[in-house]
Amino acid sequence: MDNLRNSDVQQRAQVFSDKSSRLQKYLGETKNLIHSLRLFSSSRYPVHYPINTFSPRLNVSLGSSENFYNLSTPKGFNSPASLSRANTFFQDSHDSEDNEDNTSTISGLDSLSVLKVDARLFKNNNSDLVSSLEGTSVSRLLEECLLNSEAHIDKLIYRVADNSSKILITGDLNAGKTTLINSLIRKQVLPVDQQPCTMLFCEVLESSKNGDREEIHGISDISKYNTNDPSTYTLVSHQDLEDTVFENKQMFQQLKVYLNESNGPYSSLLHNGTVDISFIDSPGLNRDSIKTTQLFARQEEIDVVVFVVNAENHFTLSGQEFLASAGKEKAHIFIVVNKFDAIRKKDKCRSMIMEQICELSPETYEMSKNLVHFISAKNVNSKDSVPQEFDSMERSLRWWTLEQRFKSKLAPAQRYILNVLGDLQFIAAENTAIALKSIREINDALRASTPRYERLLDQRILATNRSELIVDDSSSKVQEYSEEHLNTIVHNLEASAFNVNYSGIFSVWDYAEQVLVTMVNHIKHELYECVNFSKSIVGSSINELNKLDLERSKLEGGSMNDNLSIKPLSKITEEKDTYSDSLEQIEKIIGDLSTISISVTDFVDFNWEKLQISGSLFFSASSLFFYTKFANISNLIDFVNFSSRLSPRALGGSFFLVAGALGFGSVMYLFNNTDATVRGKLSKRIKQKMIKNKHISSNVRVLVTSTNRAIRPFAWQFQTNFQKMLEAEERKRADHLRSRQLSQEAQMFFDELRAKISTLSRNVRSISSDEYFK
Ligand SMILES: Nc1nc2c(ncn2[C@@H]2O[C@H](COP(=O)(O)OP(=O)(O)OP(=O)(O)O)[C@@H](O)[C@H]2O)c(=O)[nH]1
Repeated sequence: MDNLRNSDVQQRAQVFSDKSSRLQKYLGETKNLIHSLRLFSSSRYPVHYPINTFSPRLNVSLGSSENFYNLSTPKGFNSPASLSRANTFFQDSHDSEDNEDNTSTISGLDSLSVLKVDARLFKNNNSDLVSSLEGTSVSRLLEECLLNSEAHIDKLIYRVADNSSKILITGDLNAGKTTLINSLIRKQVLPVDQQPCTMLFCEVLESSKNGDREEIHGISDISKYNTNDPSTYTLVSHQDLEDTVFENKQMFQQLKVYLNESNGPYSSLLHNGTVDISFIDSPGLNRDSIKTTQLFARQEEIDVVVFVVNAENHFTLSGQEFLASAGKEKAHIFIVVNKFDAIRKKDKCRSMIMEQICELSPETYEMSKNLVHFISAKNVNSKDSVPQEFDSMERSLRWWTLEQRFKSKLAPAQRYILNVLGDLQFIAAENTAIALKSIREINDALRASTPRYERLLDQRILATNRSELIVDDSSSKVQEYSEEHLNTIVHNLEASAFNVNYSGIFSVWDYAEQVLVTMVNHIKHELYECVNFSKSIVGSSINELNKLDLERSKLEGGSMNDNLSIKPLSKITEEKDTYSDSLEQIEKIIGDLSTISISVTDFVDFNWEKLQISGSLFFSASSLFFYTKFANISNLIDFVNFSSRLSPRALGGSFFLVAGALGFGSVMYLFNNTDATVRGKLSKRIKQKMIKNKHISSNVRVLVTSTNRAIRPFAWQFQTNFQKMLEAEERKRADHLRSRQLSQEAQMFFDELRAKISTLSRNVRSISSDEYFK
């Protein structure tokens, strides 16, 4: 390393630049993976967070190509636990990839190194708090973790992409720190004095960081400093620089000196084409300044600490104290032993100082060839050839800065990615296992429920048919009964009035009225009888449906709950006005029959035979009377004489008598059986009206409709109950299918994620496998 040439340093700078670009790319890819997982968790599948409480079976056989979940593992995929050791990425990569025999037990949360949700929540896995957290709530915590990780990666990308490096120059009072910086930039920029003078931290940077303006900014609050906001700094002129540095009356926290050296003859470390370096001059160490300087050195931005020792004084107490504490932070310190020109016994001085370094910072001592330089910082400028010791120190410092940039910028980023990827791999494997378990369980549940579902389907058809049959049967029974019954009644209507008392021809009108009322009432009664029959049929049909529903309820099993609105048929109340149409219809029929009025013809039976007999009697009577009164009686007498010996007078009287008897007989014969005639006539007229106005058929129709209406709600409720039961089963199956699809989607997602993580992990790990960074 003694022979570090400029070309070596340039080559390494190039390697660094390549690695930096690759790392930025991998950081981006890691962020994308995290983002996709977060999105998947929030929108599709709440990602399971591996905590023992939620995952009691988290014992994974490591290293083998299959774990105990019997998952097929993508080639090159590291089992979760091997990845959980990703934070040891500085180990030989074989250690984590090829260790087939390694077996261990993972304890969820402990296996994660970066993506840890608030550990206090899970400290006691059996705590009420953990058990009260829903799986989704834990997923939300994880999503928050992932979001934080994405934000952190953004910062890392910014940091890796940041091409600047800060070198803090510190050391004892008057050791030559300022002189060293001036020599490194080959310009007398900062004031030098024989007396201890530097009162504040002065950073020397390229003017490109300040819009190419060569300015000096006095900064009172460094946390608010912004080169684009003049209110955050005070411009200090070059003339006032010395006073400001020596006295700092304005109590600045820091000075920033922007320098344009691109036009100069020499390209210093400030402007080296690869890394933008800035130097920070600090006040000499003493009791007052040591704490401030220690804090300053600890800052993330400080990549390299250069400790300047005065060769004439060796290490002071303050210097020793600083070196001891800085050594703990940075391990290696770049040490410049200055003013070596003033030393006569150089070897003795060198060995004494080396002894002190060995004691104060063993790591630095081990690399002393590159990290410890004995030089003279005075009188180095671009015009003269640079002394060999100074040149060697300068090249070492350039190399060391690059090394430290890797350690301070790339390595933490790389370590972070590997840790995150390890965690992601662990989470992905856990979730794959859970998804597969879920798929298996759902398949089992579906398989187990299929026969019952199919049976229910069949039974639903049978049961629906059965219930429809009950409704149809009831209607048919009511229809048949009513039709037959009413027709019989109408045809035998006459008999219904047999009991009406007939008091003779002179009260025949009253009789007819009685008969009419009796018959109409009889019909009314029988119509109501049909309604009652319908009601009895409805009752028995509902009983049958009830029985069917009871049988159905036995099939409910455990699948039912109150939300299904299954209603036992016993809870259905019959509608009160179910028969209102029928009753209305009856009243209508009775009303219509009541319009029948009695007429004379109702008392006479005008049948042909009767009319013939009555007519011949009447004709005989009339003829006899007519001949007796107006025709030639002698002829008649002659005729009668031929057969009788009666005197004409007596004969004439007899003829009158006979004619009268015949006439009376014919009338009597005509009005003979009037009660029967009335009954017959009226029953006939009622029957005719019933037929003409289709009272029987319309009444039957309305009654059947009423019957149907009375039973139908029960049949429907029964069918609905069955349907609901089936739907509950179908919903359960649909839920299963949905969950299975989601689990399958999750399995595919996590499989893919694991494969991507494996590839990315290999790529990220390969960055540190280059010889240069070993
Ligand atoms: N002989 C010799 N003198 C040097 C060398 N470097 C610096 N000096 C002198 O040492 C004195 C102090 O130098 P500075 O650079 O101001 O030292 P400093 O460490 O910055 O001082 P403070 O910031 O005040 O602690 C000056 O007079 C320098 O000329 C060197 O290599 N050889």
